[in-house]
Amino acid sequence: MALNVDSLRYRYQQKWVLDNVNLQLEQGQFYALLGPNGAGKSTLFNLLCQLLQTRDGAIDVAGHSTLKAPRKALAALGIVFQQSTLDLDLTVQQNLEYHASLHGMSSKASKAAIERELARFELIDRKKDSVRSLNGGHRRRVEIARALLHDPAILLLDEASVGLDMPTRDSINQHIRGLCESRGITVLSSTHLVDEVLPEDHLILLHQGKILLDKPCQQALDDEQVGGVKSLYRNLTTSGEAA
Ligand SMILES: Nc1ncnc2c1ncn2[C@@H]1O[C@H](COP(=O)(O)OP(=O)(O)OP(=O)(O)O)[C@@H](O)[C@H]1O
Repeated sequence: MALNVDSLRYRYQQKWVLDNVNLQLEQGQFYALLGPNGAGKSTLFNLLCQLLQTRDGAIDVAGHSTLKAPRKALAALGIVFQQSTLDLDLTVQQNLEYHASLHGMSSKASKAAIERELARFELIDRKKDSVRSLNGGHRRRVEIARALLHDPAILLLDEASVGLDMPTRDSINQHIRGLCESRGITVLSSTHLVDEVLPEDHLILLHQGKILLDKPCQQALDDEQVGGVKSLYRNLTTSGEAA
C-alpha cells in the first residue's frame, strides 16, 4: 500500500475539520481528491507531510509511520503546495539543486535527476532562466519536476492547476496521470473543480471533513446513474459548492 490513513481526525481549536478519515492508496494509481473550499484537503495534505501533527489516527507513507519513522515517511513523498514555494530570483536549475541537497542527494545523482525531470517536462532550455521570467504554467512544471527529483513513491498535488489556463492545465494533468503508468508513482491530486476529475480516475470525495465517496469515478457514476461528476457531486452533498 502506498499510503494508508487510518481513523484520522484533526481539529483547529474546537472545530473538527477532519473526521474519521480512512484512505488506502495503491501504488501506481491516480487519485483525484475532490472537495469544495474548506473541505479539509490542505489540512489532510499538511498532516501527510507532517507540517501538522496528530496522534488522533495513523498515517503510513510507503509503509513508514509518520509517528514512528517520520523521516522515511517524508522521504517517500513529493509535494506541490497550493502556494508556490519556488525562489523567484534563483534559476530553475538552482531551485532544483537546492531541493536535491535538502533531500541529501549527491551532486552526481542530483545532476542526473535534474536533467531527467527537466527533459520530461520540456524545460531543458529554461534551465538557466530565473523562475521570475517563467510564465505560470512553466513555474508549475518546475514545481512538479522538483517534487519528483528524489523519486518519491507518492506525489501530493494540492490544487496544482489553480490559476492555469485550460490548455496548460490539461497538458500538466495529462503528464501527471502518465507518471502513474510510466513510473509507478501514486498521485493524490486535490481539486475543487469537478471538471478536473475524469471518469477513469479513482475519485475520493471530501466534504466537511468526511470522506463521502472513495471508488473509481466511472463506478460511482454508474451507481448513482448520473452522466457527469457535477451531478454526482450534487447528489452526494447537500450544498453542491464544488460546481
Ligand atoms: N490554521 C487554522 N486555524 C483555524 N482554522 C483553520 C486553519 N486552517 C484551516 N482552517 C479551517 O479548516 C477548514 C479546512 O480548511 P482546509 O484549508 O484544510 O480546506 P481545503 O479543502 O484545503 O480548502 P481550500 O481549497 O480553501 O484551501 C476550513 O474551515 C478552514 O477555515
